[in-house]
Amino acid sequence: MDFLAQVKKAVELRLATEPSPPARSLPLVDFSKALGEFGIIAEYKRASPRGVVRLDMQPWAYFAMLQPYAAAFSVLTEPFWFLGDYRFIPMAKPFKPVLMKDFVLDKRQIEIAYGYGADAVLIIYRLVGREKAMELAEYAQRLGLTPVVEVDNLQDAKEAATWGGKIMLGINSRDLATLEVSFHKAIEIAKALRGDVDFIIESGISKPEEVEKACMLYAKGVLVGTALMKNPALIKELRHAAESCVSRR
Ligand SMILES: O=P(O)(O)OC[C@@H](O)[C@@H](O)c1c[nH]c2ccccc12
Repeated sequence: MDFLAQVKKAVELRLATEPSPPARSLPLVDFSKALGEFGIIAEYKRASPRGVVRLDMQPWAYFAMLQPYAAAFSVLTEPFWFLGDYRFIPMAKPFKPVLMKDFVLDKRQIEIAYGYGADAVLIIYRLVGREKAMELAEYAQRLGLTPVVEVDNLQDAKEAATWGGKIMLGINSRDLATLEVSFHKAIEIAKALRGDVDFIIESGISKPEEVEKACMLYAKGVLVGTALMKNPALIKELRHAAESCVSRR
């Protein structure tokens, strides 16, 4: 079984035993607006299918350290490969708006994102296909959440760009089947999209030059996980690159 097929199975098992989500008590904010002209989304990511990223980084320490520089947080809630937890959402929320990152197959997961206090939810086009991705994105919007529709190829990006509404595209540099990263490919997709739809660029980002490139192509932001988990102080350089680009473009 490949990675995505295994993840699907694991989600089904989780859903079969998941209690109903808590009633939402946290305020809901417009995730896209929170990114401003260009924002850095810092991801709390303890592990990935490649192995442990970092376990000795407490969530509160991470959120508190990055708060002055990040526009928003992304938290992984998938427990088996990413060591995620839904409770990271309310932990991050007092600091910044929150994107819930998981492998969403079912509306119930969007209700969970909503209940725990997320402002945006990831929907992976390649995981669920066009019809389901549209349906989930629509449902998220109905609850007031921003759907971040993740794509990793030009064809899916162009298709999702026509959906309208308040969706945001997440152009993933990482191919989810092979886990290979190509920032160049993400940039090519971004160039082809320019102006049509709000988008962010995700995965494998660690350098100010990459942030600057994304910003110059009018991305709404970048999402950075591993590099910030390993070295949270890096966000100062990334933020500096973003600010100088915004002032010049
Ligand atoms: O750690 P990185 O290379 O900065 O990547 C972050 C993020 O893009 C990555 O965690 C991610 C992108 N799409 C996903 C889908 C599910 C889980 C995780 C992801």
